[in-house]
Amino acid sequence: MFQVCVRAHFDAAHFIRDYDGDCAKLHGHRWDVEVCIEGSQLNQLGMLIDFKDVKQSIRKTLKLLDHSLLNDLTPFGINGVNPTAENLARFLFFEFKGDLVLEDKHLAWVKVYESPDTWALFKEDKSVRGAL
Ligand SMILES: Nc1nc2c(c(=O)[nH]1)N=C([C@H](O)[C@H](O)COP(=O)(O)OP(=O)(O)OP(=O)(O)O)CN2
Ligand SMILES: [Zn+2]
Repeated sequence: MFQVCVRAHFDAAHFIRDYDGDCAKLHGHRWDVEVCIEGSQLNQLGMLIDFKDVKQSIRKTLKLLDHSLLNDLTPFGINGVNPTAENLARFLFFEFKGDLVLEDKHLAWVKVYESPDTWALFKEDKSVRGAL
């Protein structure tokens, strides 16, 4: 089994609603995002998937978030979920999943770093993925 991963980033502001502390105040991060595709079949070039194709696909989505206030965007709006690293990782996972044509491989996980030392990872429950 291979995993092919790409890292990209965007800059955006956020605040955590109802948080007891400074994170409830408006502040910004450089959000690093890692995306991993998993599969076992390499193509004739010896690639699971071209890094270029993954980069192209994820940059499109990250561009929409770049220099935004995440709290203004769906699904992080006033009645939505808080823009935490966890919720961003889940949101990006399903955005990328809808955009990447993967055939005999699948999106394994998405990791979102709020800082070099703090990150959250989202991956789909295997039993759910198998049922789709
Ligand atoms: N599980 C999570 N915990 C926290 C999140 C999150 O998304 N998921 N987010 C925050 C805040 O956004 C905050 O910006 C980060 O907090 P913190 O790591 O405390 O940032 P500091 O730069 O202040 O870190 P120090 O090491 O204390 O300087 C909080 N928690
Ligand atoms: Zn923050």
